[in-house]
Amino acid sequence: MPATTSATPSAPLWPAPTATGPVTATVWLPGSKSVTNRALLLAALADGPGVVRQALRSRDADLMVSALRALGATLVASGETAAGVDWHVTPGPIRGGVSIDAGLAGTVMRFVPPMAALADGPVSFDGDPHARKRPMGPILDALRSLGARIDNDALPFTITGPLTGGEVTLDASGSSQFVSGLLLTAARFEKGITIRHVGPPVPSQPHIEMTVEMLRAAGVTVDDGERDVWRVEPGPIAARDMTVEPDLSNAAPFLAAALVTGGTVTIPAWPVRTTQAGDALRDLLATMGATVTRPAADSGTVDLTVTGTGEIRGLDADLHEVGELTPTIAALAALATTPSRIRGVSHLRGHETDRLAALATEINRLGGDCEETDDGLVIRPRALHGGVFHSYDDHRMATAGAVLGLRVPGVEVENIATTAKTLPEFAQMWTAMLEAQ
Ligand SMILES: O=C(O)C1=C[C@@H](OP(=O)(O)O)[C@@H](O)[C@H](O)C1
Ligand SMILES: C=C(OP(=O)(O)O)C(=O)O
Repeated sequence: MPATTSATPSAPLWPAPTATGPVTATVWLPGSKSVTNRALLLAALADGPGVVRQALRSRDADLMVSALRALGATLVASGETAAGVDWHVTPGPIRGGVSIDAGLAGTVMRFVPPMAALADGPVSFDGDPHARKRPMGPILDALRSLGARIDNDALPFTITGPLTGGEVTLDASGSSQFVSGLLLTAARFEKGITIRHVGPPVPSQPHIEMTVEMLRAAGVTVDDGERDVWRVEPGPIAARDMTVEPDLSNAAPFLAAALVTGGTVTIPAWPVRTTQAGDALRDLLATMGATVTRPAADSGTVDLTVTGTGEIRGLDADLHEVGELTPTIAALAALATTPSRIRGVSHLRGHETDRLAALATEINRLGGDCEETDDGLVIRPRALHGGVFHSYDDHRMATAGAVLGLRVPGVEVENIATTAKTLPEFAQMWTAMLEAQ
């Protein structure tokens, strides 16, 4: 399927800086989008006031904050720094008769509706034009089968509860967020929930593990012992004081810069144990020719350092579990000396844009050789030239363009500001990384 042109064709072009030598930089990353938005939602559903520390400040996180406030929670910010913000969250009775803007945030459009089904009146959802195309059917059908009334199969829709919970069967092969969304609120359903997935494998299992781990940390009983079945017992969600990990998926373009330039990039505060998909970068970047080091530790956080040689090896990788890393890995593959095959990511067609179509179109526009397959991409070495790299309002497309621009002079990334979805400071951080050369 050809990529549609960007929704913001008149967006400004950002001349992607070309590296003049190997980068040597330490890059502190703000909090994880996935952890922040789960933590905020759980805090708003909890049995008392809680704190979410070093939360990400970004468009997706701000949309979650607005949604939770609309539904009746009180969120007060303190201690805002570049590292994030501390949110003091006081739950309230869940209020209906409100409208929620999901923007383009999967975590808002899939995580908030189950909570909204507990409201005392109807709750309407809408989002960006492309958000209306993102898959929602399985989670909306699941909520219907649990008792909610919903007037559409995608955004925009209005959901009217109440629902009492129970058993539900759904096909979550299109997005792990269908499962996570139901799990996050489930303890507040009178009967809890039993979810059975039937269909091709669910992608992004680490994100489901993140949901389960955060629920258990809040005292919720979750049984995930049987493959593709999750049972959440009804009960309170404990209020917590917790700290958000740095966003390891947003580490991807910065670590990629070490490979592209033959330099060294260190990310401090890398959690030794984590459910974040970005942790897979350690193996993926090593496969592509980097040396990846971190001090030995059993727990806590360490400095993760990636050093490249300037030569990038292609890879054959199934990214089904870590699909959100695909744009960066594809950009690296387009600069590699050997061919690459990326498999297992057909669900990326339902992300911020159809990422497989968008990556193939934009890499080829710069002279590359990238072919879409049913479930991924084949990328062969070919010299690239400058040109406009469209971002399709997709933060990870924009950062993939920046990675290519490190080596290819004359790359202009359209709408770099779209990185505000998860990393508003991206352009400044990128420049600072290069200035540290
Ligand atoms: O639950 C989450 O926080 C996420 C789950 C994944 O979604 P999919 O399973 O739809 O890929 C991931 O790609 C997305 O960036 C964040
Ligand atoms: C797929 C992504 O986001 P979302 O949470 O909107 O699904 C992503 O960040 O790569």
